[in-house]
Amino acid sequence: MNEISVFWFRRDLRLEDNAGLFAALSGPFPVLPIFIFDPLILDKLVNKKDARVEFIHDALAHLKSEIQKRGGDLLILHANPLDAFKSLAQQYQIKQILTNHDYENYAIQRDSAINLWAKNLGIVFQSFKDQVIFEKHEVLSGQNTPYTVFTPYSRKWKEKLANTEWRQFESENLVNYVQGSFEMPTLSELGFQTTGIKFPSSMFSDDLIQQYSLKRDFPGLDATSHVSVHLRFGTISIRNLVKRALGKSETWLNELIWRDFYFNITFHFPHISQGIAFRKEYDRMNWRNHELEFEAWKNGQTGYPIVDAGMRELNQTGFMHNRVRMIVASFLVKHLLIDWRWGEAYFAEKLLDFDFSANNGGWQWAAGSGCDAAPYFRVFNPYLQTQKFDKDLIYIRKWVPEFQELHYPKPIVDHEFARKRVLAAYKEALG
Ligand SMILES: Cc1cc2nc3c(=O)[nH]c(=O)nc-3n(C[C@H](O)[C@H](O)[C@H](O)COP(=O)(O)OP(=O)(O)OC[C@H]3O[C@@H](n4cnc5c(N)ncnc54)[C@H](O)[C@@H]3O)c2cc1C
Repeated sequence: MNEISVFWFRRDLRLEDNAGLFAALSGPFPVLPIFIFDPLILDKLVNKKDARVEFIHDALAHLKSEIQKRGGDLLILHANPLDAFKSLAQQYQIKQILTNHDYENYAIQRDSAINLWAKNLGIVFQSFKDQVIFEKHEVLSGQNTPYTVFTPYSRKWKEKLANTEWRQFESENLVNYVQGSFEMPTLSELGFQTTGIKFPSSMFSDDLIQQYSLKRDFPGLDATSHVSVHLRFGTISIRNLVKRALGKSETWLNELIWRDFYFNITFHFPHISQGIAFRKEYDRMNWRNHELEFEAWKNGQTGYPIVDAGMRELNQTGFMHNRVRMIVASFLVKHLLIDWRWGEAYFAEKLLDFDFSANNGGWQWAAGSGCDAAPYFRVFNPYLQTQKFDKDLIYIRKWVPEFQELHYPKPIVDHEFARKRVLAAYKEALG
């Protein structure tokens, strides 16, 4: 049996500027690139028309053809990852398994089980930083503790960046692949169907970055990058995006830093991955959790046009503008007094760019229970938000064309009544 390295693709589905792939292809052994569809993750997806699975499938088809052009092939498996490695070890003499870091709870446990199995067989298991600019212990406070507030974190992040030498990983130019030819499972063999959702392109102009701070809050303008799904699955490199941001837009750079910040919070505060609020005292809240009102919110039928527009955009495209994400999240938690975890779970089911860290961060920001959150007493007024950010009703008209007609629902709750009710509930919970 020939000695090989395995490179395991996960949230980094690209050949360009891929840290772990570069290390694998620069090593002494030919590289077998693999991707594993994990039934533990896929089986949890109740709706078999899931755009994320389709996006991954498309990205893998592209990756496969790029690797074929370089003399190798991508092996795509559908199995429990540890079992997949056990079976590969019977076909190849694996010397190394290389991959990029994944910071989520399940991934950390999965990787440590594979690492242990590999160690027992004398196989090196090594993983690399690729998904973020700075990770784990790289940006810490003066007391060596993780930051829990964004502004000082971002200041330190920028200082560190200024003192860091950029590394470009030219992984796309290396061709040290194992020769082979593998069948690719179809979407239906994986148990899924196409959705018809159109995926956003990863291309956007420098002009958009330059105009970002002026236009980003207006959902009626197409003025944000829509790059989130590509960052989620690594079809674009975060290092290349940060390079593009530098000198063009401090505001857009900050958004990319928020992403690193939330990854760090997930890593350092594992209780948030167990459904516990970052600030645990907020778990004393007495939520109303009214099922029918939750249904109305999900379906974009609350009678608040800006909220309904956001939910309909989400349901139809898998995307929602950031300003509107903040409005609908605040509305669910504060106007309807529904547990933020219900909203978090619904977003997790629907968002094309769903990412545990950013999603949990966004929901806890809205609920006031997060690390650097909106104060609990700040209750967005959906009408004022509309006046400020969709004054000409471009966004609302697009998603809720019937909003001025008689059959459009009356507001599910009165704004002023809801505001007083939620303030009283927070006061009671927080003492
Ligand atoms: C309740 C709520 C839930 C959210 N859930 C997610 C999620 O599951 N996945 C996700 O990627 N983002 C999430 N966000 C953050 C943000 O809304 C999206 O990243 C953004 O709307 C994606 O659009 P864009 O690519 O055009 O972003 P742009 O505005 O062009 O920003 C560029 C990139 O910066 C990052 N970014 C921007 N804002 C944030 C933020 N607040 N937190 C972390 N990263 C950010 C994203 O990777 C984004 O693609 C959530 C926000 C809220 C309020």
